[in-house]
Amino acid sequence: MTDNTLRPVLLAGLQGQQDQDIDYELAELANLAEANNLQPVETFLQKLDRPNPATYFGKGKVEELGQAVQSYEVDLIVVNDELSPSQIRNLEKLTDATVVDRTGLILDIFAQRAQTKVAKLQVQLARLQYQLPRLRTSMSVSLDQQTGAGGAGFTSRGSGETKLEQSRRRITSEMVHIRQELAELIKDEDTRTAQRQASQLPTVALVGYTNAGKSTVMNRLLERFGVGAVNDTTKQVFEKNMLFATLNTTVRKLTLADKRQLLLSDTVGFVSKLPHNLVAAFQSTLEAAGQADLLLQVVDVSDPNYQQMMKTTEETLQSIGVTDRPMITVFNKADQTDLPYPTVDGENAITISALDLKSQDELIQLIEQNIFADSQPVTLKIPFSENKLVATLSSEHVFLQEDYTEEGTVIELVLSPQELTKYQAYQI
Ligand SMILES: Nc1nc2c(ncn2[C@@H]2O[C@H](COP(=O)(O)OP(=O)(O)OP(=O)(O)O)[C@@H](O)[C@H]2O)c(=O)[nH]1
Ligand SMILES: [Mg+2]
Repeated sequence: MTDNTLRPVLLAGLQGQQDQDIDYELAELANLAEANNLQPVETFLQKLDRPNPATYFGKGKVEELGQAVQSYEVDLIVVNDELSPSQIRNLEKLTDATVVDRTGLILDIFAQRAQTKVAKLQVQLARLQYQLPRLRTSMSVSLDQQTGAGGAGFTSRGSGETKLEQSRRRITSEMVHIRQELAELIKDEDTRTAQRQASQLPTVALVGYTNAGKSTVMNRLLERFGVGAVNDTTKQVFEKNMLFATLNTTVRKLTLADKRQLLLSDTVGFVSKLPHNLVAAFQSTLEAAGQADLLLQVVDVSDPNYQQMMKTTEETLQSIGVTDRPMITVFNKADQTDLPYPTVDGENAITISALDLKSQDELIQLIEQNIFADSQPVTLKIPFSENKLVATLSSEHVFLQEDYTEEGTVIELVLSPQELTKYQAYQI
């Protein structure tokens, strides 16, 4: 690529543990860099069992990086790991370039993408948490600049530490404020979740690696089945060919051909080694998946690394405590491969192109089969005095039979176990 709006960078990483898939990690890192308008010009790898505590890389590799900074005329090195504050500081000194670690890179992308108030606050919280232990780094750099390297006497170090304390206090109190604000905003969301639960509709959550096509699946299903859902719930979500296009959770109602309804939620995508701070800050956003009756794991099957991406998704779900949800794997973007589609592979997997109508039909059928698997036909007798209930039921269900007797209306319809508990009193 010759786009000169992109800033050239070096990528660097360690090849350590045996089970590490370094090609996948580096492909990911390059994508993360590009999402930050950076253009990797060269990649440096070092085989090392354990990172050097002071400089992360070994001495020889650090020198090589320093030379590459000169010869490629770059001023930025991106490292494929989360580094300690002192490792960053030392590497910067020795290579004469700015060093950004993987976590910093991901945080920057999230910061660029955040649109909603909640997302902005969550990202800011994660960034402050990341900055807090790193304050000393920037502080000591500026101290060195003020006083000359190594020349910091007791007095100036003292005043520096006071400033450091001030910065710490400022950041800590900002974090407290953000947490409070988030708690308020999320309380509102919880109320809405509670309302949804009260409506007892089954919920399906889209999860998966970033850019797999989750939002596209959501939008295409909304176009077909969102009609008839309550007014503004038909609004589409943001889909785009970029990493982390979606940072918030959106829930929409779908109405199927037989009037049955379900809630579909779209949420933030995953990447490997998603920073802990970010996961913690986005916990409430990610919880949508934990509460769902069914997960749809969307996979970009046209990506050569799709299997690693599935592993990443499963690990991320585990790290947020989502382990026991029923899941359908949706192999998406089959139109970019030689795979036939749509093809249903048993109860729990389907190969589709989100852009293809037939795929959408097969997918929704598979969802229905899963989510309404426990539903069964029941017969209810509703007294005439409660005729309103008949109207309500008829707006949400197709009646298999409908009869008027002296004691009331007798209807046969398909109910889920939850619905059945609600209407048990009328069952005959
Ligand atoms: N060819 C093809 N492109 C697709 C398909 N599904 C999605 N895309 C494209 O893939 C890109 C990413 O789609 P999104 O729906 O935004 O992906 P996402 O999983 O929501 O991504 P994040 O929100 O970043 O996690 C977009 O450019 C889509 O148009 C598909 O089935 N075939
Ligand atoms: Mg999305």
